[in-house]
Amino acid sequence: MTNPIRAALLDLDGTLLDTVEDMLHAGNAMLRQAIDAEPLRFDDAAAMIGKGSRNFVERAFAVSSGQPMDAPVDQDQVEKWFPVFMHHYRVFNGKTARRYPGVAEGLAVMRARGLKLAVVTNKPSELVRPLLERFQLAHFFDAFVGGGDTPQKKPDPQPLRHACALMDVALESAVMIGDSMNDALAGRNAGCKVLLLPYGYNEGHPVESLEADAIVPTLLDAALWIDGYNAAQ
Ligand SMILES: O=C(O)COP(=O)(O)O
Ligand SMILES: [Mg+2]
Repeated sequence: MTNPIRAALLDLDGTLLDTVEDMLHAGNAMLRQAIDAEPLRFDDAAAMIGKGSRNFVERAFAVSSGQPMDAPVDQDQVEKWFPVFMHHYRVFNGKTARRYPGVAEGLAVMRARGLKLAVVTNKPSELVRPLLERFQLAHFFDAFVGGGDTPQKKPDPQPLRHACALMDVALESAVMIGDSMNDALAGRNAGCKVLLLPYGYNEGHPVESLEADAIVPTLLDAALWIDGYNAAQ
C-alpha cells in the first residue's frame, strides 16, 4: 500500500531561521538585571536552544554561574525572571535573526507539490507568527504550533499530533523536519518520517548521532528528498 508524504512539519529555530543572537541578547539583558552576571557567549547560547524559553532561562542561570547547562537551578529565581526574559525576547524577536539558505526555495517547492505545511516549534507561541511575517515566511504555512499551544513540548509527540489534526493529515503521511534530538524523537514517537538539517542547534548531539530517515544539507534538499520518496510510492 502506498503512503505518500502529504504534509511537512517544520521546526523553526535552527531550521528556518538562525535566531541565536536574538536569544543571546534577551538572555544577557535578563542576566544583567537579575544577577549582574558575565554575559553568555554565542556558543553557549547556541547549545542551550531547543527545549523552549523557560528551559533556556534555567540554562542561562546555570551556565552564568559556571555550572553545566542542565544543572539544577533555583526555580523561584527562574519564576521571577522568566517574564523579564520574555519582555526582552519580544523586543529582540527577529532583530538579529536571518533566514538559512534554501529555506524559501524549499518551502515554495513543497507548496508547489501540494503539501500542507505547519510550523511546530518550542518557541513561545506568541513570538512565532510575528517572526515568520518579518521574514516573509508566514504565508507558506497552514498551521502554527508553538510552545504553550499543547501541554507538552517536543520531544513529546503532542505538538506534532496537534499540527496534523489542524491540517487534517494522518501522522503517517507527515514528515518532521528539524535540527535537533527534540525533532527526531518527537517525529519518531509520532510515527512521522524524520529529516534532519545539520546547521542548527543540537544541544551537543550532532544530527549524525540521531535516528532519522535522512540528513539533508538544506530545506531545498528536503523538498527534493520528499519528491524522490513520493515518486517511489
Ligand atoms: O525555542 C527553542 O528552544 C527551540 O525552538 P525550536 O523548537 O523552533 O527549535
Ligand atoms: Mg530547532
